[in-house]
Amino acid sequence: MQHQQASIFGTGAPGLGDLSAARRTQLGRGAWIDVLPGWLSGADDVYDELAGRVPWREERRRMYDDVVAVPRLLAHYGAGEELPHPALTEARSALTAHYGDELGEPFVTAGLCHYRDGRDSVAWHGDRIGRGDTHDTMVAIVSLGEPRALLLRPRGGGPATVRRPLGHGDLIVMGGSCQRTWDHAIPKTRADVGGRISVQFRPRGVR
Ligand SMILES: O=C(O)CCC(=O)C(=O)O
Ligand SMILES: [Fe+2]
Repeated sequence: MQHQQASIFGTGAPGLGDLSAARRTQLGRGAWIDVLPGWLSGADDVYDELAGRVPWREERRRMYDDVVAVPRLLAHYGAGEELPHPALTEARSALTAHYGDELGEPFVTAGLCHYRDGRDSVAWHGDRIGRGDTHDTMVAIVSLGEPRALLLRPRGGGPATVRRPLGHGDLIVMGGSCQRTWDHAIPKTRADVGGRISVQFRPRGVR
């Protein structure tokens, strides 16, 4: 597998950087994002093991009278389930140690998405199935593999107002009211990109 950044910090044993180096941007409406490029180093093997070993499934979504495939592969690890790589367990602990006081609870679950190429994507949405619809919360995303852009815009439409390219090992945390007052998306790209895996850590009851 080849990553643009592999020669910089992809190889070697996985390691986590210092979360206090994350930079916060206030988006408005009580929403913020923290970004820390290259938080997880040595991520090449983590990517390969997740791509090969996670029981990926296609998401089926009913639309009108059809069941259509949502273009990406998914896996979900709920409370008490062992995560598929020890680096993810360490990442979750480090996130809870750093953000736990502000969040008021630990990060518990992990959702994994596999974007196989530039045609895979996720449409505009907020993580509002659970408490994120009514309460401030945090969703912390570790991005592995090929770079893809995460777009954000205030809920309710309009053009994207924030664009954050996420590369191999990068961290982004969406916090405050971000899930209920802003939407986010990973758009398709015509660029010739390979696979990307996104790992989203969330507190209990946030989906
Ligand atoms: O791929 C990503 O980093 C974002 C995924 C996402 O927003 C979601 O699954 O809710
Ligand atoms: Fe999301």
